Amino acid sequence: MTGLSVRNLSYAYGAKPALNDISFNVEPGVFCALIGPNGAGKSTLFALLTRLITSRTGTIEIAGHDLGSHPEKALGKIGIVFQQPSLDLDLTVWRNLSYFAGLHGLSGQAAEASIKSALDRLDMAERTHERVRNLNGGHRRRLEIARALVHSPTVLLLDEPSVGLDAAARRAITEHAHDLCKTHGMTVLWATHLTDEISADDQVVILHKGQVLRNCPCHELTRDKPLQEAFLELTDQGT
Ligand SMILES: Nc1ncnc2c1ncn2[C@@H]1O[C@H](COP(=O)(O)OP(=O)(O)OP(=O)(O)O)[C@@H](O)[C@H]1O
Repeated sequence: MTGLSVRNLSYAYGAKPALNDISFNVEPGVFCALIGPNGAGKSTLFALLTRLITSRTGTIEIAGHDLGSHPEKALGKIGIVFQQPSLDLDLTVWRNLSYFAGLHGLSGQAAEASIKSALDRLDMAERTHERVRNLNGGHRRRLEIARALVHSPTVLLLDEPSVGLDAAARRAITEHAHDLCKTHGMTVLWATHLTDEISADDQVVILHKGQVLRNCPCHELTRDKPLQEAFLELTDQGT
């Protein structure tokens, strides 16, 4: 499969289980929201997907490459936006991106074309020569998404990318991420606590106590109630 595939994945911190035999796929062109209460295992899953930690149990395939046996190929197909901002505030937008392009072995015209395309996709071309310190929070986040696209990945992982943003900025980055799926066939895994970022046609994976409770299109969860309500009920957090 060319998107993202997780099969029978488990992980424990010593004796403490964090993920227990989870499986799900995300197809190309699909926006998949990963939601779960605190401690559900989202960060552990992201750490496994980016190989910050490894597990002997289960498999992860990224764009058809097995992460365990072909980590370089698999990781080369991933773009990631971490929860913690990691831009160099004293450099311009362009310099932040060209530095990152260099880390991926891109230089000269190839790097230039790739950076321009990434900035265009996020509507950031006008900011190219601004110092990052002068950008607002929403634009900084958009720049981080653009940076994650510079090496032309096919799978984009975002760990609560909207934390700390105001409503307008949240909406902008959510729309951009959906657009990357629709227009560019990107596979997106978007971890969030905020159910209003999820559209009716999006795939939703609900993680709870290290297990996948639901994996279905959002509209199947929201037939008779808002997603937030369905989520709280499923995870025993409803009143
Ligand atoms: N370094 C660690 N050592 C021991 N236990 C850990 C460690 N990191 C996470 N855990 C435990 O593993 C489980 C899953 O945690 P994880 O951080 O992956 O959940 P999460 O869904 O990301 O939560 P949050 O939304 O609060 O970030 C929790 O029970 C947590 O206490």
